[in-house]
Amino acid sequence: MQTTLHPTPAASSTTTGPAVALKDCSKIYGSFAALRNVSTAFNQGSVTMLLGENGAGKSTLLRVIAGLINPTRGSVQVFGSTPQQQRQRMAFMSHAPMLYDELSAIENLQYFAGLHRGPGGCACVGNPEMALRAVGLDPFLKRPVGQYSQGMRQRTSLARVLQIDPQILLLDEPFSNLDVASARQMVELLADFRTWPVAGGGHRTIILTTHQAALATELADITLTMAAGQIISVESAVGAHA
Ligand SMILES: Nc1ncnc2c1ncn2[C@@H]1O[C@H](COP(=O)(O)OP(=O)(O)OP(=O)(O)O)[C@@H](O)[C@H]1O
Repeated sequence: MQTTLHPTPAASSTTTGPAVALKDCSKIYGSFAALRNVSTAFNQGSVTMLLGENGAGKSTLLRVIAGLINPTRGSVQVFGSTPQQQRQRMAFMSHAPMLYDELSAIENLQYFAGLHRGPGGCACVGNPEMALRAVGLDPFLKRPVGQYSQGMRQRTSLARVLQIDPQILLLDEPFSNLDVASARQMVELLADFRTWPVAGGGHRTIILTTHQAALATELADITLTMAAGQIISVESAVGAHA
């Protein structure tokens, strides 16, 4: 499926260099280092899988990239500027569903689209109907999402972030609580998403955390493994095109 959610091209979205670069990044809570001197880069157009045991620092790394938390030391750059300056081009899908159970899928998307505003205060809204169709859901389903299956809820969450047409998609455990068939469907949706053209040029970058590495191996170009707040291994998939 080839689609784009934005009708008009964004101004000069093509940038050279990596999509995301971290230099000596640490995140300290009290006396505990959740991230320790992490330096790495994520190429534009790449799909990276972050692996590691509970508490390894995967979510912290994603949240630092998303600009939801600031590193205690070191720097993070997104397209050469701060994550906050590039927030419009990024979407973060947390493992918590972040949906209002009593609203329908389209009402949820419309509500969150209203919250996603650019630095100038303009609503940066794609197309909620198209986003729901892209994840295989009927946009006119009236049922509240509280009555959806877990797989449908996860797809609604994905549509919620896809509707803003992100160039960088950050996903924290997108396969958790999904059965094998639903997880495979999620992988296919993400594989499809990375092929969507970007308004103004460029490629889509995906960084995801998971404990189910086998599910995402076909999708991922790079596998980063973390332990105790550090990246302990980097592996490229055979035939990676990043
Ligand atoms: N706000 C916080 N305050 C204190 N400690 C925190 C905070 N956020 C994270 N941590 C700690 O930092 C460490 C890394 O947490 P993080 O959530 O990044 O790990 P993770 O690899 O994503 O784990 P999981 O696979 O369980 O989600 C953990 O020990 C966690 O308790």
